[in-house]
Amino acid sequence: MANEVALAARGLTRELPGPVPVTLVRGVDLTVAPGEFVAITGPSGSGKSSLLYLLGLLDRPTAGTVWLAGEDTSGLSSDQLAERRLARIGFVFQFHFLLPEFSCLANVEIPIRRLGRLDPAAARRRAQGLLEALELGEHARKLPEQLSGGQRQRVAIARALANDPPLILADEPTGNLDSRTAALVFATFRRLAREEGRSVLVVTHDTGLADTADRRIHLVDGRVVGRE
Ligand SMILES: Nc1ncnc2c1ncn2[C@@H]1O[C@H](COP(=O)(O)OP(=O)(O)OP(=O)(O)O)[C@@H](O)[C@H]1O
Repeated sequence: MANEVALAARGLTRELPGPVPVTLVRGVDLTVAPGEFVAITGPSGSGKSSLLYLLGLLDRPTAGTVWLAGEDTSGLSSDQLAERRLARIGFVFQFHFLLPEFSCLANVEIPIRRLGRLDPAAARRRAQGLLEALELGEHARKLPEQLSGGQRQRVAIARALANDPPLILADEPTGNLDSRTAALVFATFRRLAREEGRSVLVVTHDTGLADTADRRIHLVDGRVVGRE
């Protein structure tokens, strides 16, 4: 698969075994180019989060394949998947999952240090620069609890960008935010796609926000039933 495809899935399926097997995701085909901003919509329980977890290599499909930057991920070990996630994918969740006892700066710096490509001083400079780009420079030394919900979510976005990932996956990132702040967070994602060429996939219930994406994928019962 060519490298200009950032992310692709074919026949992606996730079944949960058990006395009554449950199919979370059914035969999803998907191709996302660099710089594309895609919204994933669908009713509650339609499999949006499950699909995002498969695409983010946080869960393995029971059938089908995910290619990340042209690489078939099906044969990778758990350690290899973890390495791909750390280096190539930025995650943003509804709850920010910032480490409460660390400053915002440290929260962004930690994944940079984990990847180990930059020395400590350069890692700190990069973390500070990411916070400044999201207009959070003056809050770098604060604890997450000292920030508003929208600011915390922007710190989480800065953290997702720590290792300069070509792919950003966000699961209901605006679920806890008021509509104005939610629109700002979506504007940030749009900028990351348009200006920085990253591929951004965002799960959202908010159809108004979803309409601001380049494309929309609609799921019902784990299947793609609509694309725009
Ligand atoms: N580990 C699990 N065991 C049993 N059922 C599960 C499990 N994980 C998810 N499900 C069920 O699978 C379906 C899909 O869940 P998923 O969270 O992917 O949907 P969603 O579209 O993201 O929902 P929401 O919008 O409410 O977050 C739901 O019916 C959910 O209850």
